[in-house]
Amino acid sequence: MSDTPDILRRIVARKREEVRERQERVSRAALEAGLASSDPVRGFADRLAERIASGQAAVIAEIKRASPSKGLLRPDLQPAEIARAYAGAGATCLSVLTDQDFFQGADTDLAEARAACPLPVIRKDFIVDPYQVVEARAIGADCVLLIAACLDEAALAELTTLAGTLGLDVLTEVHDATELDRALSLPGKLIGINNRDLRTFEVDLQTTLGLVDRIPEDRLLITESGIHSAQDVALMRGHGVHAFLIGESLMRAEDPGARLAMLFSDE
Ligand SMILES: O=P(O)(O)OC[C@@H](O)[C@@H](O)c1c[nH]c2ccccc12
Repeated sequence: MSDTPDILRRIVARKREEVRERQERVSRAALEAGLASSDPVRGFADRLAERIASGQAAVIAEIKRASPSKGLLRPDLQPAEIARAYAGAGATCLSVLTDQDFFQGADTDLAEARAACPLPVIRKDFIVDPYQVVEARAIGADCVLLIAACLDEAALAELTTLAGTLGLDVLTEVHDATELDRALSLPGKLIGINNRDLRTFEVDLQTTLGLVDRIPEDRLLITESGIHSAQDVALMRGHGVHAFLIGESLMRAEDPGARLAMLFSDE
């Protein structure tokens, strides 16, 4: 898109190439044919909503080896081991980065993490093509991330509908009021406000606090990125934000499960 500069634009351009390469290896029809035998989806949005209804904070704990902004976070990452640690520490859902070129993730990371625990899993990637939504279901995802900054209105609507047809939940990620309005015109229940600007990688928790009042009652808001302390959690909870997507501060910790428990020890 014309107003998508810098890093996000590079990632999306590469992603379109990657999708072409993947489609040459495995067609969409072949992926679809395999779906009949896949594991039933785990209700990603439902689990978050249940957790919050019980008065507790809900955490989507992220598995990522590296990021373009922070470099290597955890080069020797074992997805199954981390998934078990997160589940044991009370995470409600998992997020697994599957992008290879910028985050050193893999589809197998998602499959291994999901097989190791009972938690629902979101495929964290840059989805720009319907092929990737079908592929998400094929590798075992329960939810997909759709980033408003890299999708126009028609594409966002098309991918949301396709995900629904496949039984997948959608987390629509926004960073400003314009993107939020676009997200709210679609039926997806989960709205993520990314505190990180994907164009510059700057992080500011005020991004969530500035938009929280615009979220209708029937949507579930998730604050994403830059949550590093129990104070950050308390700040969000104080403003009525009860769901958190957390990656870096867990991935950098020697014991990610213990770190997760510590962030929410005031609960
Ligand atoms: O590592 P952090 O700052 O806790 O952030 C996690 C998550 O929000 C971040 O990884 C993320 C949010 N949206 C994305 C889109 C693509 C890649 C990564 C992301």
